[in-house]
Amino acid sequence: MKLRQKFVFLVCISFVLYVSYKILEPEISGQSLQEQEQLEFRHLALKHNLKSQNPVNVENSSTHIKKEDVIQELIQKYRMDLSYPLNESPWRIASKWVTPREIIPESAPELGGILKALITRKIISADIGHKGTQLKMTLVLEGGQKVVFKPKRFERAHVIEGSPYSGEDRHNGEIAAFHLSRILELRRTPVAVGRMIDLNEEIKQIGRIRLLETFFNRDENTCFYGKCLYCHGPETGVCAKGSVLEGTLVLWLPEHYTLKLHKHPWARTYKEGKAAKWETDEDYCFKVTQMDLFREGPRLMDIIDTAVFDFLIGNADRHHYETFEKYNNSMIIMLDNGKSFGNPRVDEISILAPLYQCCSIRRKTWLRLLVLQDGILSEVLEVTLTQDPLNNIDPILTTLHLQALDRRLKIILDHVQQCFHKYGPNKVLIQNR
Ligand SMILES: Nc1ncnc2c1ncn2[C@@H]1O[C@H](COP(=O)(O)OP(=O)(O)OP(=O)(O)O)[C@@H](O)[C@H]1O
Ligand SMILES: [Mn+2]
Repeated sequence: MKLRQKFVFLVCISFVLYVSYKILEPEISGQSLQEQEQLEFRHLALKHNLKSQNPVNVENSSTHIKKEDVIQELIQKYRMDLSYPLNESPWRIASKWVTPREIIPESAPELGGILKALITRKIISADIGHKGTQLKMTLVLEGGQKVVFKPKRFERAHVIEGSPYSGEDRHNGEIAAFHLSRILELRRTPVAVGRMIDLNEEIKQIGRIRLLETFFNRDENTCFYGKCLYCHGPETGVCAKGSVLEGTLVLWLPEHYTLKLHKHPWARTYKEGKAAKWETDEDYCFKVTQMDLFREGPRLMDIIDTAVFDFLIGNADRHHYETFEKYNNSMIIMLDNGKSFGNPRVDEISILAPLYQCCSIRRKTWLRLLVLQDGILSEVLEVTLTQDPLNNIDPILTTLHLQALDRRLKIILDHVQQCFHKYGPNKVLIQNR
């Protein structure tokens, strides 16, 4: 070929390649998106078609996705296979999962196998609970794994009245909170699963004396009152049915991640008639953002994520929070969710104060909430919870609590929307903190 012909030939080939690339471009760039982002894109498209609360700048809205398909996709994603085979110790796997920013990874098929180990492994030692105000036990399971056992204190339909932080811990709340944190893609909550424990068969032989000293019987049932700030003897104890006690096991975090306790800037005073600074100061969030800990880095956005999470579950008791001591960028560990799902009829709006006072939220969190609106959240969570062993005895959450989640989700989105009106989405949605 002559040089000129070669040149024309090359130009033609380049043109064809360019045109093909342009045609295929959406697919190609779509493929390079993370699986998570793809899902988000598709769900945004779904929302757009449903014409409900419209996210800003929706792209790809030509895709038609049915709400039912999204639900099925999410149910599939969060499904746990309890017979999933593990090729090393369940405790090793779970320990290796933990990073300064998450407790379990997005894709964790081994979770089913780990839950299975939690509910079947022999209890090799039992002691009073570690710190805190609530009755619990610290157990060690075969293979050396420490877990917290939070006993059942209420029937599922029991409604806690009174102050937003009233009542003893709800063991089922810990389970629901763990799965909710996965569905929100926050994953900062330790693994939790329901287990029935035979106090006579599984605890009495191996328990520490200081725990067993608190055991007693009431009407043929085995009971114990443990040691904690609010543990005052048999009147504050809990009783098994016969000797079998229902409760939640919470997997202990790896010991090499030492915890650091911080006072929560939006803590309550816990004194009736005495308001905290954040309750009266219009400019409170601005003042928080001037503090070293919150000026930069992820901490303030973590506080807001946690507020979203706590508002959904109805936990008004996060007076302190814990982080991993050795890491500046540590997540806020969403630990201790026992004070949740107390009253399905009350939406305790003050829990959301960090969000509406700062008028900001992580873009990623907000996108997730959009995906889950219009009843998707409750449906996905309800099905996910059926895989917990306790759900066979009694659904982990009553319908009223599931409905409350959808209602509260909408309230959160309404608040974000109000912030958009005030400051514009670009100021409100935070991308890189
Ligand atoms: N899964 C866990 N991994 C590591 N440490 C934990 C775990 N669960 C609890 N702890 C530690 O034990 C402390 C007490 O646990 P928790 O907060 O659940 O008890 P509580 O009685 O509800 O406490 P409070 O009355 O302060 O709310 C926590 O602050 C934390 O330091
Ligand atoms: Mn607590």
